[in-house]
Amino acid sequence: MLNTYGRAFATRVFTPVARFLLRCGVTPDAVTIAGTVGVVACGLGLYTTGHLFWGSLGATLFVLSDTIDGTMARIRGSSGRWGAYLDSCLDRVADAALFGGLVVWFARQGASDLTAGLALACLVLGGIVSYVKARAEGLGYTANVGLAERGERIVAVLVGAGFVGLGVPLVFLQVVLALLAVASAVTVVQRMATVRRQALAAPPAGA
Ligand SMILES: CCCCCCCC/C=C\CCCCCCCC(=O)OC[C@H](COP(=O)(O)O[C@@H]1[C@H](O)[C@H](OP(=O)(O)O)[C@@H](O)[C@H](O)[C@H]1O)OC(=O)CCCCCCC/C=C\CCCCCCCC
Ligand SMILES: Nc1ccn([C@@H]2O[C@H](COP(=O)(O)O)[C@@H](O)[C@H]2O)c(=O)n1
Ligand SMILES: [Mg+2]
Ligand SMILES: [Mg+2]
Repeated sequence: MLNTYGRAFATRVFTPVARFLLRCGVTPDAVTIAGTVGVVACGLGLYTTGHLFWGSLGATLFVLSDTIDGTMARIRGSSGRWGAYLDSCLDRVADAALFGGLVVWFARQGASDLTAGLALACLVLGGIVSYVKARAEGLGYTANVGLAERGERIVAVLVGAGFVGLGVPLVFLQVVLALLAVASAVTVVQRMATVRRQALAAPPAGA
């Protein structure tokens, strides 16, 4: 849903920023890499030490760069397979740092095995959500569907952790993570069902 509606909005909002960065000589790849480094620093530096509000705030700013790099590439006409590959691979690194950061914090000083377990479930299921799409695309199918695509997963973890960092009871984050884990599992099934329909209708030549 965010991928459909949020992306158009984000493109409108961030096009001036993208144009400015291009005028300064910054490349889309540099933005992709810098954004990922920023998100990883927030996940591994702030979430793991229990600074959930600042981690969410910082990661929000850096994760938005993920909509800027593609906009920059499209403006300068350099969108390509390398950029798509770099963007998708580094998305997985950023996702792992955010959910992994929560796992580490709650398994240790945050002292909540339930929250750590839920964050771990979201980490693992989110990875499977991405894999089932990547594998489908590798076989020539599409799987751009699902309740919990990346945008939804990122907003859920940033809002859930951010509000708990502000003093909202921990149960809020637990409910958010539990719902996200279920939505991620549903997304895996939705994507696999989509691919199955395509495979049965028209198997790619040579498959
Ligand atoms: C303190 C609060 C500050 C809040 C500031 C908010 C400012 C908001 C301004 C604008 C809003 C912009 C909305 C952004 C909408 C995002 C659009 C979107 O979903 O884009 C999709 C994009 C993923 O696309 P990619 O093509 O780059 O990547 C693909 C993806 O990796 C696929 O993954 P899969 O689904 O399979 O798992 C891969 O399969 C595919 O290969 C790959 O190409 O997602 C993003 O770019 C992520 C951006 C997330 C946007 C976060 C917006 C944050 C807004 C609010 C958060 C509020 C946090 C509050 C914290 C503090 C609370 C006290
Ligand atoms: N360094 C980059 C990053 C992205 N791209 C292109 O943008 C597409 C992704 O768009 P987003 O709005 O989701 O960032 C990606 O598929 C590439 O075509 C790029 O060229 N270089
Ligand atoms: Mg991007
Ligand atoms: Mg991305």
